[in-house]
Amino acid sequence: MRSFNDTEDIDGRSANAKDQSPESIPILDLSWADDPTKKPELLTQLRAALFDVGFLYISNHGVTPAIVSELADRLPSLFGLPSEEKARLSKLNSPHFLGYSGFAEETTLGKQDQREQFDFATELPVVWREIGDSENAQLRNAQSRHARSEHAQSGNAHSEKAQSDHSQSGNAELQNTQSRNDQARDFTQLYWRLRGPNQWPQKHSLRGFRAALEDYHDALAQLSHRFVHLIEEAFEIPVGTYDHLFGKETRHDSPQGGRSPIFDGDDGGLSCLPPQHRLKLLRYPPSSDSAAQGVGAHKDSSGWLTFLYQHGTGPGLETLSSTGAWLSAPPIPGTFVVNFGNAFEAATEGAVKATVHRVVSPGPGDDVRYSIPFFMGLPLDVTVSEIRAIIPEKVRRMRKDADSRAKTEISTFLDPRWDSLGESQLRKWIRSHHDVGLKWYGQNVVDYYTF
Ligand SMILES: O=C(O)CCC(=O)C(=O)O
Ligand SMILES: [Fe+2]
Repeated sequence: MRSFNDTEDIDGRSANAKDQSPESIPILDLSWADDPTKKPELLTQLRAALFDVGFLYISNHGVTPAIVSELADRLPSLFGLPSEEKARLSKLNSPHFLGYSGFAEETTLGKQDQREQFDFATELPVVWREIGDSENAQLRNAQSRHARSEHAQSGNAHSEKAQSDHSQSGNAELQNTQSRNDQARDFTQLYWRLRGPNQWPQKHSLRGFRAALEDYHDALAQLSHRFVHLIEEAFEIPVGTYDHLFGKETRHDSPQGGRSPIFDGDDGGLSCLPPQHRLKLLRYPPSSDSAAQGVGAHKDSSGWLTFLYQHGTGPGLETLSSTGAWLSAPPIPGTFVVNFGNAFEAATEGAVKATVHRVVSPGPGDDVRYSIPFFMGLPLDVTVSEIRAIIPEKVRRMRKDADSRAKTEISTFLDPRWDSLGESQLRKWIRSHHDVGLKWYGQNVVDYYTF
């Protein structure tokens, strides 16, 4: 199975200098949030991390070392599964793009990424409702016609125009979001098919894996909600402003032995179905080429925020500074790296950067690198414009065009065709994994999203 990296490639950039920038990646101590004498300083540091660097570490984040090690210590056994078991777990089996992708099956910037991976997500039941082949065909054709005509009309000037329109219509959009709850949800949109259950390894050697992954998922979901509250404080808006985007999850024991979130119907007046968070479990083997591409330069396009756990001690992760130099972001025990996704950048009109990053493979004789990015999900039936409407204007005005990163990075999220988060996510997954797209969504849909 060959596919493209499911992140957005950045081209035209050849900064090879390392650590030449005076910028460094800050480490924020989240325990300061609970100390009234230190909290103002924490929020100052967070604002600098958000608006100047776009990349940070967090320590004392409340996720216990046991939760992390229960999952991380199982990674060698997971990747050591026999090839028949990996094939059984292949993403090709999943219309939700969940499961295993083999070594070097993704490419970024036209080059193969030297890594293999498992994708997992919040365990969710299928909600997509098939409306019959002919109806689906009509729906897809209609979507396709709509997007193509919008594209033709908008031309190259789309971003500026769309952004100013979105800002003006903010209040109306917010009201739309809030009244969404009153309407019956239409689950016939194809992007709803992204929600669905994981493929779980069955081997005896991985006993306890599912519980470890679900505990890790739940702890990171909780951390991400807490972190969004800090961002709200840094933005000087009421804590809880974005809660309706993240819903309320209640986990119940399921007869299969796992747990699944049940949305209990009473979502407390919140307007969005709780989103699906995604996790990747990644393995980068040592390469004989000391500068091999573990994963090429990209911005994250899954979700709102990324929380990355780096296992072991070897360096490899690098982030692009505002001066165009690559800064090393090595593992620091007890921390997560936090960065911001494309949707966050688009919603803040570039004030908060979806900072470009990459991984250089371990060199000869180095240890295997394992890492676990957690991508905090967003509701599929929300638009970037709706989120932009609840980002304060003073934040959006902080965009720094002098930042050398501002010029080169064209985010698909600034393209009004992909304003719908569901559509932009489906597009991303289909472009990353053509074969999965073809198998489950058909040629028309693949053509539509890859033109
Ligand atoms: O493995 C890492 O350290 C980073 C991975 C990453 O950036 C990604 O998968 O989006
Ligand atoms: Fe990434």
